Amino acid sequence: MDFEKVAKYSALHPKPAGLTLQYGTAGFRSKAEHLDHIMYRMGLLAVLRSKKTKSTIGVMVTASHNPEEDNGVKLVDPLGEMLISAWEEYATCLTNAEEQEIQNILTEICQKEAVNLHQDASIFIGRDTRPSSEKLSQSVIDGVSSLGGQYHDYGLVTTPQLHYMVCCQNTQEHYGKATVEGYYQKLSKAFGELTKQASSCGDDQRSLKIDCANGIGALKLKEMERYLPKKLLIHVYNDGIKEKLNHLCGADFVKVYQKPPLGLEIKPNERCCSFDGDADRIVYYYNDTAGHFHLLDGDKIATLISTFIKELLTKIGKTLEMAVVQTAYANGSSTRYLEETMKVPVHCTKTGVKHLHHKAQEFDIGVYFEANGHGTVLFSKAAEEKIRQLAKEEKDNQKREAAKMLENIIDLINQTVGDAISDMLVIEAILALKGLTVQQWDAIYEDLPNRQLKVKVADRRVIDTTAAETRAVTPPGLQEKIDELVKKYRLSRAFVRPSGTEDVVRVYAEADTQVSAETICPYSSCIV
Ligand SMILES: CC(=O)N[C@H]1[C@@H](OP(=O)(O)O)O[C@H](CO)[C@@H](O)[C@@H]1O
Ligand SMILES: [Mg+2]
Repeated sequence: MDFEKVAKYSALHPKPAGLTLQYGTAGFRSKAEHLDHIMYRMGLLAVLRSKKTKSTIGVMVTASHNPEEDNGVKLVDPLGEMLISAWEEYATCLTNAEEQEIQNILTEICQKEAVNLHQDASIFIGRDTRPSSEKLSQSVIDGVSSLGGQYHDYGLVTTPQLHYMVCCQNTQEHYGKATVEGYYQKLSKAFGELTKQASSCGDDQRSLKIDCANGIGALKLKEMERYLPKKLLIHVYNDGIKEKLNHLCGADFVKVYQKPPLGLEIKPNERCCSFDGDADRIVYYYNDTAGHFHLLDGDKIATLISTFIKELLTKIGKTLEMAVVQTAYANGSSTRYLEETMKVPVHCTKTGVKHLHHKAQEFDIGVYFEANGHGTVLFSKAAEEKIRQLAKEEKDNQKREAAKMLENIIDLINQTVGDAISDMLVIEAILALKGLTVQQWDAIYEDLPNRQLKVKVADRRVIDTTAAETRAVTPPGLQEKIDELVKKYRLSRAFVRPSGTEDVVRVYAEADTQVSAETICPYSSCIV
């Protein structure tokens, strides 16, 4: 390691005194002006991770749905997954170190992980549209270069595009071409094939209004449009030309406030969706003729996709084990519907995509979605091979066609991570094939009324949880109080947990009526 170079460059990316940050649910996030040294150091760490795994590693500069003034960074592991937890700790340690300690920490990581320093390192870098992102990604490049790593700067890309390209590169392009164009081509082809059998429908049914949160999703959708078959008429809103990123719009805003975004006029029954700031989340919605807003969140998406896949599995007559993975934020109605009506096993993990992703990997087909709209479908290698073989060789026409549809779903879904563009295309294809309107999709089950709150407390770490974050173990007495309160309402459930991305405690409650859910929710926050 050329420590002289590292020391020289570290001094150009100084750490603000007294600042400590943690690699949280989605990497580091903070005000953009606090992040320069972190970007540099994540460049260094990415080089070590690349040498350790002998693979290309991704570095994405984004703070997703956070305000425009914030920024963040996360590392992408070889198959496009989130960074493994042991290295999250190294990331935290390296980030919080004083400048003169950097050399020791890097050496320690190399020793612990038996990193071969002679191994080449390759890093893929991407960034979102925040004004601060370009300079910050330059700092990542400084980090990579000062440890002698090679890099490819993809510039402006969605988070899932970067994950996708890392996976393509490390599978010798078995997963696809490691370019943005390759991504458009693969997805558009699969979408075209999949929707071939959909009966043609009127412009109303083909139209989709998309709120892009004034972020990267707008740019990338516009680029992709020319690859997509004309069966889908997309209309992009909140494209970032006039308004601020995530301001009163985007998937997070729509989900949390349960209302439409600014900048998008909705006519009754029009199908609309919102991406978040880095286009890895999506939620759908519409206004009914009475003007009532209806949200179709990650739970409704998981239900739609798993219903469709289950029907195809029945048609091909093969026993492939499918499960749905959710978090505690999943609406109780969705879990009940999946388990009791659809007879699909449901598993609950802690919040954060990496937890859901790992659980979903245990099944032949694992559908995972956070209620906020982040999710995807994972197919095991064996399941994928079986499906592709049936699609090619099966003699029975109906079975072969069903296998082909599954094969196209495999190619259309971004298996590396939740992807708003890819999820949108999967949903649009399913709606077209099943001839479902957004209202019919919504009517599959009725959400239990719910409320989510953020509460500022002096130290959110006083709350520790268990049972996939559904129960608080500390501070003493808190869970008992919640239990007592929840008992008073029908179909009710509530929990509190410290956020992994913001300095707040999150409170969630659901019950048989909105009034009950809202009564529990502020009350629970008083207990906190
Ligand atoms: C309730 C909620 O929506 N939590 C979000 C949020 O995590 P918190 O740890 O709750 O702050 O950001 C994560 C990263 O984007 C996302 O994975 C997660 O679902
Ligand atoms: Mg995001």
